[in-house]
Amino acid sequence: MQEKPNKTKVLITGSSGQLGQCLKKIEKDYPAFDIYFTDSKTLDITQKDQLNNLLSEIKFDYIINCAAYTNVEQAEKEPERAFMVNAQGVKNIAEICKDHHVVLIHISTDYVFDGKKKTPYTEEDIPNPINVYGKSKLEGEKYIQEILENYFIIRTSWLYSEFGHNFFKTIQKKSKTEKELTITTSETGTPTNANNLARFIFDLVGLRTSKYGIYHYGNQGEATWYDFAREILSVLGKLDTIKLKKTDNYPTFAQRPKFSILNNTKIKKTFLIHPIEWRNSLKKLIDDL
Ligand SMILES: NC(=O)C1=CN([C@@H]2O[C@H](COP(=O)(O)OP(=O)(O)OC[C@H]3O[C@@H](n4cnc5c(N)ncnc54)[C@H](OP(=O)(O)O)[C@@H]3O)[C@@H](O)[C@H]2O)C=CC1
Ligand SMILES: Cc1cn([C@H]2C[C@H](O)[C@@H](COP(=O)(O)OP(=O)(O)O[C@H]3O[C@@H](C)C(=O)[C@@H](O)[C@H]3O)O2)c(=O)[nH]c1=O
Repeated sequence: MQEKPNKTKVLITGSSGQLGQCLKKIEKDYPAFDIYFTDSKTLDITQKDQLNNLLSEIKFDYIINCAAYTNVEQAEKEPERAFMVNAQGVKNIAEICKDHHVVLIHISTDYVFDGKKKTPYTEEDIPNPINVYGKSKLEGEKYIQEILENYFIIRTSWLYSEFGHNFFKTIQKKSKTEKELTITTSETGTPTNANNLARFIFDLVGLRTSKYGIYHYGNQGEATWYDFAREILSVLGKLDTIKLKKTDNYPTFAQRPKFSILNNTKIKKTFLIHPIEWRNSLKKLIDDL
């Protein structure tokens, strides 16, 4: 790889996933960065020697870890794979960051919480995951906190975008083939546009700040998955043609937190940002499609 001197060198792992593609989309807006996009084929985070070889070759300033095992249902059936990527893989990255003095920006999830709270979760609340995916993500967070000082763990929720697999795309696809959709009202959270998160992450790199720690990032507001589906269909102009039914008993393998709204006061105050309301962000995404 050809290094460009005087630029902030950023390594992105898992970049063919949803968030990675959102970052790629806005790469051109950050000409001061020299960004290396890697994916599971070019850099497997579970293989520490691969990380070591790359970091020995190039002096990175930041690693943005977008690599993760994110299939919440499948994780219940193959927990070892989820832990291999979300815990062991993250441990590898943390150790490499320590050895090579690289700042780590890692993405975590609202699913580290058990959902028993009635008010939005702050960074001080104690995680207590109730599914394998959440447990594996929490173990990854813990490794980072044990190994590193210079890290950002950004917990976010219900990511969606035009890329990858996500609830927005599932509903969009189903709206083309189904006459009726049944959606759960049992879980409340905040749909977050991954494009908004991607911009925040690159802005954070640009700040070169040392205000390290755990932060909660999400769009503003709250919704059940039913509310989210209804809004998607409404903005797509499909509410008249599809029957939308509520359920409080949608069958799944994995348990999910009933309430997982993240309080984003800390990130707003620290970095003076104003995340937009989830409905407005969804509308903008669909308008721009
Ligand atoms: N999606 C969501 O709703 C939310 C996601 N998050 C977190 O945000 C982050 C980004 O999520 P998102 O982009 O949506 O997830 P995706 O599943 O879309 O992307 C994850 C990427 O990681 C890659 N990957 C898996 N295993 C490895 C490995 N061993 N080495 C390198 N790459 C690997 C996958 O590649 P391949 O497909 O080839 O295996 C995939 O491209 C994750 O940390 C996730 O936990 C947090 C809250 C909500
Ligand atoms: C497709 C579908 C899902 N559901 C339910 C199932 C589940 O309870 C809820 C959400 O469904 P999904 O499986 O699409 O979403 P899920 O994979 O649980 O999404 C989570 O992904 C991980 C990666 C995260 O980190 C979380 O923040 C969150 O975004 O909606 C319905 O009720 N009807 C439907 O038609």
